[in-house]
Amino acid sequence: MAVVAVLGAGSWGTTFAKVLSDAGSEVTLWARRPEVAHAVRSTGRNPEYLPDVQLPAGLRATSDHREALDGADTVVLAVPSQSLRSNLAGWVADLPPGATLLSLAKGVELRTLERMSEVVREVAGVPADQVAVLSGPNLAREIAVGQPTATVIACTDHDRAVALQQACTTGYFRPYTNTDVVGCELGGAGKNVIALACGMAVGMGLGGNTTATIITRGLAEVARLGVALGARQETFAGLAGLGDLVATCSSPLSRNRTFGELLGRGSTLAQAQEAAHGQVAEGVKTCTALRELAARHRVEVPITDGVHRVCHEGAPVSAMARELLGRSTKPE
Ligand SMILES: NC(=O)C1=CN([C@@H]2O[C@H](COP(=O)(O)OP(=O)(O)OC[C@H]3O[C@@H](n4cnc5c(N)ncnc54)[C@H](O)[C@@H]3O)[C@@H](O)[C@H]2O)C=CC1
Ligand SMILES: O=C(CO)COP(=O)(O)O
Repeated sequence: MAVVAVLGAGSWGTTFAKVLSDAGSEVTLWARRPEVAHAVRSTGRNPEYLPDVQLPAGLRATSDHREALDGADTVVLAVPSQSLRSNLAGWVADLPPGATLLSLAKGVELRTLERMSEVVREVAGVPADQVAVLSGPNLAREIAVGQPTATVIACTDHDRAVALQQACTTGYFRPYTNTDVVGCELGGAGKNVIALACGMAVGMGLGGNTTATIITRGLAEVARLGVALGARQETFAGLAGLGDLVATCSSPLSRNRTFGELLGRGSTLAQAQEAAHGQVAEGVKTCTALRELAARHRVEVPITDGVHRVCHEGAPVSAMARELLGRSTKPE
């Protein structure tokens, strides 16, 4: 049986802790705020993120990261991308030696332009084969109520990926393994940016043809950048690429799509941020990191560029649409 510490009790950390527990793993969930850990312990619910979901009786919760990490063979990192480095730096002295470090975050770090597995390797000082990532069409709320989905666990060490797969397979959650860590991470980070663009289109009142175009051309640009960074093209046709892109761009549950929709209806960035109630829309920062990464590798990412300009340069959404449609025509 896997002994797992899940560090981060937001929507996804709490839901994934439930999945692991339902799969028979021994799980301790760490929450930053003591009152959240206390509520999970005393009521079996996370009032902040999933108030109506009953968590498994065996799931433990604490606000002391040492208690969560004690004896763990697997450490799940479930905090937002831009805070992963600082959070992990606070935990690193207490990480059990040899434990697999699994990142759930979907983003690229600003300034360093590092993927999450790179941040984890650097901060924890562990080899690449000790670090895994999980990415796929995984809207937390649907999984929390037991709706079926699949995902990808990517690790350069296939045996570690298989151990993780066994630790979280349930009747409603089906993980596949993959060794293409770069592709899975780029798929997860990139789809949040494309979901912002889809949301903007929906907010402007545009229909299915437009969103299908954004999804398809969005996939093309994310895959183009991923391949330039060493990813395999096929990964982008899988769950961590197309799968997650379709789920996120189509679902009103997506925070990124919802954020984009507010911008498309004319809200300012600050208004959209306020409406998100502190929940993270990763694409807002990742668009800038991906755009810089693309420039460094001389890869064209026009949708990502447009999202960055709307979010951070004050460009109106209508100007972004005009610019994308005004680009020179070309073969597909
Ligand atoms: N919610 C979802 O459906 C899914 C989310 N993800 C990814 O998982 C990661 C975590 O997402 P969620 O759990 O949904 O986020 P969330 O916004 O619901 O929760 C974030 C958690 O991190 C904690 N945290 C620790 N340090 C923080 C800091 N400095 N700033 C902000 N929060 C901090 C918060 O207290 C909270 O427990 C993100 O990268 C997201 O893209 C991936 C798949 C599904
Ligand atoms: O990653 C997700 C689904 O796979 C969740 O997307 P949002 O962060 O946009 O809610």
